[in-house]
Amino acid sequence: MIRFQQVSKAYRGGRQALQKVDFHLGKGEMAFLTGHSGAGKSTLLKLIAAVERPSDGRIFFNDHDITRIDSHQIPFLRRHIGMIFQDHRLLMDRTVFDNVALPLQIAQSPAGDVKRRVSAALDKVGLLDKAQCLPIQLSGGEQQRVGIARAVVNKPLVVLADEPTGNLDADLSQQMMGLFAEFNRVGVSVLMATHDTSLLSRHSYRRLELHQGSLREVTYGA
Ligand SMILES: Nc1ncnc2c1ncn2[C@@H]1O[C@H](COP(=O)(O)OP(=O)(O)OP(=O)(O)O)[C@@H](O)[C@H]1O
Repeated sequence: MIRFQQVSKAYRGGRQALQKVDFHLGKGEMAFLTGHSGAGKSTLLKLIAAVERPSDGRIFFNDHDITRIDSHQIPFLRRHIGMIFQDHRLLMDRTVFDNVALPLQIAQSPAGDVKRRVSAALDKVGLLDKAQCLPIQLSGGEQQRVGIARAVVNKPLVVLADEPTGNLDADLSQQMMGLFAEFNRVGVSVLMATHDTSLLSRHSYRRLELHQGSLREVTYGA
């Protein structure tokens, strides 16, 4: 589903964020992406969604080479990706409902479908009663859950999550992990960047670890 071949990324004027990264995440596979602050986790996720471009190497998504994807093709790529950002990226002047509906509206889904799917996604993250609130009226953890609902509302092939449990307490983190596991059970690939050691110790998913831009696979029990 996602394949990196010798992928490097250097930001303009910045230091090397990723160095010769190789990995393959199969269809329906779930993995944690770990590493110290600044190790390159967000950069790796952004390269998959074509938010950033690699400096070197090749990236494949669903067998398509997206290394130098044309900008007009990016919306088609993103239709298959649910991205959960560290900073939520919600539209603060739109209701929770409208924020979650956004990917469906971009895909021009019929209004009846939008209502049904947004309600189902909000129900899953426990926020159905906040549908008409503005994000500012929600806590940080609730905003994060709106971001999760928005990422999964149009049934993507892949969920890319950047610290999705960062603002959640232990119980809610477990609940959200249960939700990701549920998506994964129905065939969605999930790649989740996290620092949350309690999640890592409780769940034995594959673990990819970045250290100063280089990737290694951590074997269970290591
Ligand atoms: N837009 C940018 N311009 C220049 N340098 C950047 C940019 N984004 C990230 N970097 C640099 O690239 C490196 C990797 O950053 P990245 O955000 O991918 O790390 P991270 O592992 O996600 O960190 P954190 O856990 O703190 O979010 C860092 O040295 C960072 O300063």
